[in-house]
Amino acid sequence: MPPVVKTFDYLVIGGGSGGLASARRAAEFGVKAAIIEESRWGGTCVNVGCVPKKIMFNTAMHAEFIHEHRDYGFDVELKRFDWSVVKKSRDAYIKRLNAIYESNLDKSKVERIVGHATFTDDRCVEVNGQKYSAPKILIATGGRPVIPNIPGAEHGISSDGFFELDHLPKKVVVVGAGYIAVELAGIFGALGADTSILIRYDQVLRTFDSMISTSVTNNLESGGVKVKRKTQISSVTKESDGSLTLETTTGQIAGVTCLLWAIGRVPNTDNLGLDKVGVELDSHKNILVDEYQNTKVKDIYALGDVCGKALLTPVAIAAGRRLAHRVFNNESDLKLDYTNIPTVVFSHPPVGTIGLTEEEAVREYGKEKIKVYTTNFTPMYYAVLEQKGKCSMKLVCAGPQEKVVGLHMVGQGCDEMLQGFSVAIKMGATKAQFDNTVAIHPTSSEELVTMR
Ligand SMILES: Cc1cc2nc3c(=O)[nH]c(=O)nc-3n(C[C@H](O)[C@H](O)[C@H](O)COP(=O)(O)OP(=O)(O)OC[C@H]3O[C@@H](n4cnc5c(N)ncnc54)[C@H](O)[C@@H]3O)c2cc1C
Ligand SMILES: NC(=O)C1=CN([C@@H]2O[C@H](COP(=O)(O)OP(=O)(O)OC[C@H]3O[C@@H](n4cnc5c(N)ncnc54)[C@H](OP(=O)(O)O)[C@@H]3O)[C@@H](O)[C@H]2O)C=CC1
Ligand SMILES: N[C@@H](CCC(=O)N[C@@H](CSSC[C@H](NC(=O)CC[C@H](N)C(=O)O)C(=O)NCC(=O)O)C(=O)NCC(=O)O)C(=O)O
Repeated sequence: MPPVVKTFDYLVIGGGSGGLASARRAAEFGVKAAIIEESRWGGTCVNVGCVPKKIMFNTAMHAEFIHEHRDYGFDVELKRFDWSVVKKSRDAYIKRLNAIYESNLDKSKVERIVGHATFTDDRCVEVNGQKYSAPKILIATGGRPVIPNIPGAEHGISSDGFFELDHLPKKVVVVGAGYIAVELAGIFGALGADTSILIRYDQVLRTFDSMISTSVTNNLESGGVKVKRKTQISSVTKESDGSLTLETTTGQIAGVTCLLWAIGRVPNTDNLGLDKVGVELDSHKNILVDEYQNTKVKDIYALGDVCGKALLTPVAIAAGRRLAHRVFNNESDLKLDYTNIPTVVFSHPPVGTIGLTEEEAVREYGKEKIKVYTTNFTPMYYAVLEQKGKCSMKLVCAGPQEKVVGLHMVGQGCDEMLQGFSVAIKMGATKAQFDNTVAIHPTSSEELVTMR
């Protein structure tokens, strides 16, 4: 007969990036930890996020390179692309990762509990009728995609459904203007689907530096994706042939074979029994935490997407590990600094960005204290190609020292370029220190240390 309540030192709800990282780091400190997961180990990133997305981004990159082979002298023609080939190997890779995550937990001696967790009135957590308790509890339940409340919306899929597709759809409409819409529209477009992206305003990625929003919107169009501006869907009808007809504010779109909603995500804070323990939410149902990931309830913590701030895997991991150090290793001041978080949008070509946009810097420091350096060039990769690509970069510098407070770039290779520069910016580097670094030639990144 199982004990009435099974006890641990640390109980983690959610086996995604943040929960896994925190539980395993806590176990390194000799803590008896358990982690509860209702779905697949690894969470959003591994199963329906970064990992399968990056594989599809790489797939799309192959398509682009094939088109460019001819100008480099290779007699190669893209005859056929079989989506199901990469889907099969992608799924197999993710299954392997799920198993690796399970065995990593076992090796770390973190107990795995499978099922849906809810808090009970007596500050326990119940899973499949069994109660668990711990003096310290972490909520890392992540989020899920939003589907709008309009007639016929259920005929569309979300990013989760994207990863279930077993073939490349012919005519795709992606709705949204953020990371996911841009990335998935870019993948569909590069792989040859007739792709449209429907946006509410004039540009995608509106919260990014204006140079980025302008370039990415233009790049989508020059890559063959139709950007339908100021357009919102009012209803969706499924026709007898299975295709969808969309009524929009700028006209009807018929014959759609895949409608994908990418209009944001909501936190998984329902059905958790948070009201039973008094954990408070903000108006968007994100868990309210302080800078140390403390909720309003003592010894109950929350981090990652469920808190609604910087929805990125490395952020969840870093917050989870720091929390484990603080709570279980007496590093009482350790917390994640949420400023200067580098981020990449895997558009075609990709975006790399860190720090303040030009607009934010002007607001924060005043226009007269800001100096902006920009460059726009044709990377050497395109020298012999008929169809040229561009790379744009911007350094936003503040004060008399010209401290680099923002770096924004879009172009081939910018995804891999950012991490190193983000170390310099995190350390407070100035423009003079950038310039004092000898360039690497011929690379796109050398432009960042030679801007005038
Ligand atoms: C399409 C897509 C692409 C992305 N690409 C990137 C990228 O390239 N780079 C990047 O940094 N980030 C990316 N992200 C974001 C990244 O996936 C998330 O920021 C990250 O996974 C958040 O980690 P988390 O631990 O907070 O939550 P999650 O990884 O979502 O984990 C939460 C886990 O909790 C479980 N759970 C929820 N409720 C309960 C419950 N009551 N009981 C038990 N278990 C529960 C869920 O099943 C889930 O496994 C992407 C996201 C998406 C959707
Ligand atoms: N490469 C990476 O690191 C990735 C990270 N992620 C993370 O996941 C998060 C969630 O991604 P995503 O779902 O794209 O969310 P985002 O919040 O990034 O973007 C959603 C966008 O959709 C638009 N939108 C909102 N409501 C509607 C509506 N009703 N109709 C039409 N458009 C609407 C808004 O843009 P507007 O106001 O301009 O209309 C909004 O900014 C990201 O913010 C990011 O943190 C996700 C994918 C990749
Ligand atoms: N940077 C490499 C990453 C390779 C990588 O990390 N692969 C992972 C799968 S991807 S992804 C899953 C994602 N990992 C990461 O984000 C990488 C974490 C970085 N190395 C770190 O330690 O911080 C995550 O959610 N992590 C939570 C956690 O690990 O606690 C893997 O093979 N893991 C097997 C293993 O670990 O044995 C790349 O992009 O190729």
